[in-house]
Amino acid sequence: MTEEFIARLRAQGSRYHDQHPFHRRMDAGELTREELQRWVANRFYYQKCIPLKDAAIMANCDEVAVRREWVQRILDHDGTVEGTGGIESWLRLGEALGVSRDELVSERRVLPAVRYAVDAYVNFARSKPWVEAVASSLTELFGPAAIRVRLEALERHYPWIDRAGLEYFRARLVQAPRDAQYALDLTVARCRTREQQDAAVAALRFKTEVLWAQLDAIERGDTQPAGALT
Ligand SMILES: O=C(O)c1cc(C(=O)O)c2c(n1)C(=O)C(=O)c1cc(C(=O)O)[nH]c1-2
Repeated sequence: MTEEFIARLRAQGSRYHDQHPFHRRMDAGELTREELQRWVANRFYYQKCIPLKDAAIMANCDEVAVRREWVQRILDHDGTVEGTGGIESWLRLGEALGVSRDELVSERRVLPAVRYAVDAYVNFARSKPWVEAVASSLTELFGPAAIRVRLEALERHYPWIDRAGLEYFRARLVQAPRDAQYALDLTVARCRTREQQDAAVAALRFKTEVLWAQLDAIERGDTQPAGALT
């Protein structure tokens, strides 16, 4: 039963965003500078909302031992002092791609559908049982393989990118497997009934769609309401 449950969760990997046409083109070296800039500016909104999502999980979880582990995710993104953490690293990635940190922080380039998708993820964590929100983070099971391919592609096909700016992804290669393993063990331990397991699989499926919808919007391009960039 446990093996079958884990297999059902892992099967969601076929819906992961590395299969999206936009990421496929990124990995093949086919994106323009403008497309990469649009991606980095919009993904910033995802990055900045991840700690809100993790804080929502903690707010809903009354178990000390789980919170003690989960808080590490917030520290990884926010850092412990100015100039550290994943959000800061993403700002440096933006700079390496030619988008200033002011531009990222201003959210001026965040497309409506990207905001809508990311906010749906935060709201999911706020409103659902915390175990389901933990399960929804399990896209990170599929992350490291995708990031490894992406890192290599960014270095190989886009020589104009400053390599130092790619540090964010190198850090994720260490953090994501640790986070995913903890979340998987927790999900398996807490989802014993068929109903609970179905809810966990549905949560993970929902999350693959959050990521997919983000890329649909990014691929589509700058179709903001008139005046949004002013
Ligand atoms: O670049 C990516 O492909 C990718 C994917 C994901 C993911 O699978 O949700 C995350 C990240 N990056 C990431 O950097 C990150 O911090 C992160 C946190 C979470 C989460 O759901 O808690 N996913 C992801």
